[in-house]
Amino acid sequence: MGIRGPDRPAPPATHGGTGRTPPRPLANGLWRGLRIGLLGGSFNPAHEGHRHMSLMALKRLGLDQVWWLVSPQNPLKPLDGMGKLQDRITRARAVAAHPRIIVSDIETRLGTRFTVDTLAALKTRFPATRFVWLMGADNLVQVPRWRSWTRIFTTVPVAVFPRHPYSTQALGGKASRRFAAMRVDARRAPGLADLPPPAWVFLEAPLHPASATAIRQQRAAGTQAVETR
Ligand SMILES: Nc1ncnc2c1ncn2[C@@H]1O[C@H](COP(=O)(O)OP(=O)(O)OP(=O)(O)O)[C@@H](O)[C@H]1O
Ligand SMILES: O=C(O)c1ccc[n+]([C@@H]2O[C@H](COP(=O)([O-])O)[C@@H](O)[C@H]2O)c1
Repeated sequence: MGIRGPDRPAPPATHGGTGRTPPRPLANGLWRGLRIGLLGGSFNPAHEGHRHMSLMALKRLGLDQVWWLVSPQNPLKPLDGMGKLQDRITRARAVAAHPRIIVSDIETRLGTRFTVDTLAALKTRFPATRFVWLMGADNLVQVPRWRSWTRIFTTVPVAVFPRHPYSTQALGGKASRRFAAMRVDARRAPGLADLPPPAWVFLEAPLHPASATAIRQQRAAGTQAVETR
């Protein structure tokens, strides 16, 4: 369907000033040591909140790229009301509009629906890449309902971004308590990608109010919604 994902991660646009080992090219065209944030989502539709947290992730976690993994279908969300994958990807590309934010249909091509499976497949496919799972505080609240959720935390480092009104609930929730000893101080966020999992950080970052639910509700109400900003 004309959609290509990050089969071969591109070299980083910049990698100065972090004091860490920079990625280096391998003979097969891949790169060793690329640090890539994975933002899984329905993107139904993509909005400025996704872009905001991705830019924050690039900067605060010292990442080379962020991949938006546009989910074919969130296993916990109803089919009803889910936009077509192609439409969600097209919109995501328009919203992302950044050379280091890569919109991908790789879950469709891998045939994975559950995050734990996606991460396992990505690690197999890109053994030299350092992945970090990115999510908003709302997803830290509900992650204990995901398949084999503790394995997600033991597979890759995780970065959680504040989101109103979920942050307090998330920090007192099951996942936060379960991995309390592995929570890393936000000052160590630039090194998160290099830490062995489980390791996770809650980033103090400016909030962004955008929500796909609100956009869908505005669309349904036929209002002149300001959808992305
Ligand atoms: N404004 C935001 N602030 C912080 N995180 C966000 C924001 N919007 C989305 N996210 C995070 O981005 C990821 C993908 O989100 P998703 O595509 O489900 O958007 P959403 O706005 O949460 O959608 P919906 O309202 O349909 O649940 C999730 O981890 C979510 O927590
Ligand atoms: O693996 C699971 O059981 C699971 C359950 C719910 C959601 N997820 C993933 O969580 C990510 C965020 O989903 P969403 O719909 O909240 O944007 C997306 O990558 C989903 O595939 C994963």
